[in-house]
Amino acid sequence: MTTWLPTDVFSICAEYPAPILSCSPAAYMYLSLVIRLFGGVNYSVNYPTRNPYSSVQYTHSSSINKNPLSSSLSEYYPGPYVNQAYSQLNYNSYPYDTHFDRSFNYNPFQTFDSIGGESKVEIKKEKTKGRDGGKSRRKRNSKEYDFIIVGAGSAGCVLANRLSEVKKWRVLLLEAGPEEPDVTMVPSLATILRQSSIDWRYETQPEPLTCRSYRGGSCPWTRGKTMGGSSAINYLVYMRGNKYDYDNWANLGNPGWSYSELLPYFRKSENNRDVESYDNYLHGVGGPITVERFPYLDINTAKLVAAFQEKGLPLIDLTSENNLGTNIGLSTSRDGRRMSINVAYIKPIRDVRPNIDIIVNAFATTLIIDPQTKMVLGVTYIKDGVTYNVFAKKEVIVSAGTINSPKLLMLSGIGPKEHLYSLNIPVISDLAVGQNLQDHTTTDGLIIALSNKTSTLVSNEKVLNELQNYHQQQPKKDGPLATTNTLNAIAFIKTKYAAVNAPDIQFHFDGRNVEDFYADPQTYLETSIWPLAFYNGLSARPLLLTPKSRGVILLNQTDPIFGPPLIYPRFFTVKEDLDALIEGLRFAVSLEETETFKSIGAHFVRVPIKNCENHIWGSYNYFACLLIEYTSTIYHPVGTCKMGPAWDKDAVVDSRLRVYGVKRLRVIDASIMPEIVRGNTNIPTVTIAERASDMIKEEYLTKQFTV
Ligand SMILES: Cc1cc2nc3c(=O)[nH]c(=O)nc-3n(C[C@H](O)[C@H](O)[C@H](O)COP(=O)(O)OP(=O)(O)OC[C@H]3O[C@@H](n4cnc5c(N)ncnc54)[C@H](O)[C@@H]3O)c2cc1C
Repeated sequence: MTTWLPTDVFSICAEYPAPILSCSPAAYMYLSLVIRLFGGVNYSVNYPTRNPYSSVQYTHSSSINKNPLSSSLSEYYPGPYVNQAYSQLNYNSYPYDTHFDRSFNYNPFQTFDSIGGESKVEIKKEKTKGRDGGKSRRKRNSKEYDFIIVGAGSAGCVLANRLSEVKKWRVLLLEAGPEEPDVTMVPSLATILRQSSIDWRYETQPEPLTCRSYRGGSCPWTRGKTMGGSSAINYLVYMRGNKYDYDNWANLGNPGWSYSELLPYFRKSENNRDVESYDNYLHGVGGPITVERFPYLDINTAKLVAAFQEKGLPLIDLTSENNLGTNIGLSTSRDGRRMSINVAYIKPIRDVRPNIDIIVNAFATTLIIDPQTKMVLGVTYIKDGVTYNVFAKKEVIVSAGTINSPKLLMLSGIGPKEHLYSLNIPVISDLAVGQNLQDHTTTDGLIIALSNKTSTLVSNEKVLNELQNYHQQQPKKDGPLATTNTLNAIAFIKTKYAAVNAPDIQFHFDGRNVEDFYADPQTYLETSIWPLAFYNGLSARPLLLTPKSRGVILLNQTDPIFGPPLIYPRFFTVKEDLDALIEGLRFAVSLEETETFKSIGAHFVRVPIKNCENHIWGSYNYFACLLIEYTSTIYHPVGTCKMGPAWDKDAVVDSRLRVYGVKRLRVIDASIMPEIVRGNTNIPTVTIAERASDMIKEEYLTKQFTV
């Protein structure tokens, strides 16, 4: 049975016709096959232990091989473009009291008042229509749980497993999305999961300094909506961050979160099957998450790492304490199949432990809080159009991720009071919920073209054959679809902007079809559905690891419950972020000087991209333009329910992840990070949940459980 559907590329192509492969009949055949082979839910973990449609050619502009110093110097320093963009920035442009439609009359306490009785909450009918044809019904779930966890993502899956280890505890895991479909299993198909039926499909709000060349000035903000959450749709990179990150968390006033205190938890979750497994100080063997190097390595992945080595970067274990260097990354996969946190932590215990219930397609709308005692009693959720209240004897744990955790808290009266007043939500606890948003920013606009020597582009027929091959291989998968390819050629460098002896830039490279990209960058990026395996170019993506800019999440003013929250990333509002990333872009371009790049004929496409044509390719202003016009992230948002001591006015949770000002409520997920880590965020989130599970056990079981 098909449960999963990709993004509707045909509507996009109908509206914005483009001479690219995604808008061709071949795309229809490809999508049909992916749905037929991988659209169901069958994946089990029980092992025995040249585009004909493109007419656009890219050419080298006259600026090729231009010595930067010989061109107009002003092009290499902030000029009119940057100044003009910054002049549009109004630092007061997100005022709570002017931004919202005060006429909306939602009161979450009606939920509390109406427990067991008739609902007074008017829920948007069109969104709650279920098998009952839209009649909203309310039920009190007879079961009472010790712990209710909202969200089965990276953190929620770990918590559900670890807490249900205690046989006497009854645990409920609520997940808004469906079961994890088979398509998530195929590493090379990570591209096709974005904007699909298991993505929340959020978008950023238009801003002066971000995403200006995307339609509507909005960037997609991908978040997983399925068992496994974002770990089911991510790019499988296994990374931990730098020792400094965690020592910094502890120094900010969060006892228990230093690197040495977290290292046992990094080891605990890991089942390392690669050479790193010999290092039993850093790595673990026998944990739930299988970690390996993909069984297939393509030539460009190896060449990229070689080029970084030529630039002087040491070959290192990228998960080591000080991660300055390069290597082919480790991945959260097993035998060429994705190991989401659902696969790692939930599938093995599902239907085995009697004390855990898992409800999918269950959308939590509010926390049930006694306004007098400020005690959290349970959760209200909607499934198939029916509203349920469930109750927790010990705690409710919100693990809905960096966007939806603050949303649920704010809907429940926990958040900045001005914002809540503006929506007529009574305030339970006035906290900086939704603030402190951080992410690893980059651009989609810097393109490397590969020569025929290493291009991996194949015919459409071959792509379909590879899908069939992968599907048939049992149980081990091999071949180009069993890897994310060049995404695993990873490097960490330190620019002059790095404040400490740790990296501030990380590199990733995504496969691209160069002609299609240049034919219509917007439509190409919106319809990115092809396997990562087949490409004739690369997008070179330096990521800013230490952003100073901070964004904010607000509730949707017209439909706070079902409407998407308002995401203001506010990237580059601190200009040093732009400058550090430009250093990263310059470093990327310098790879072209290496013998490795020369030997394979790889070179940067020095054609100014649409909307940046007025700048000299490679100049400061050109790079600034790329970052501001073609902003992108690799979807690592954190920080919106910040962990911090009581004196920190921005803190939402304390160092045991308990929400300030309310009882029996924790937030445990990526949103609690006070500052983003220097690396991909999945494993840090797992580690937060592992650590927090033990804290909870310590509190209720008097230190009976330790690692
Ligand atoms: C496209 C993409 C690529 C990425 N690549 C990598 C990578 O290669 N390596 C890496 O380390 N990190 C990567 N990340 C980031 C990493 O996956 C996340 O940081 C991590 O999964 C966050 O975990 P979380 O538990 O905080 O949230 P999530 O995993 O997002 O989980 C939140 C869960 O809560 C559910 N939920 C939300 N609201 C409700 C509600 N109201 N009721 C019920 N359920 C709800 C959601 O459906 C979801 O399942 C990537 C992320 C994305 C999106």
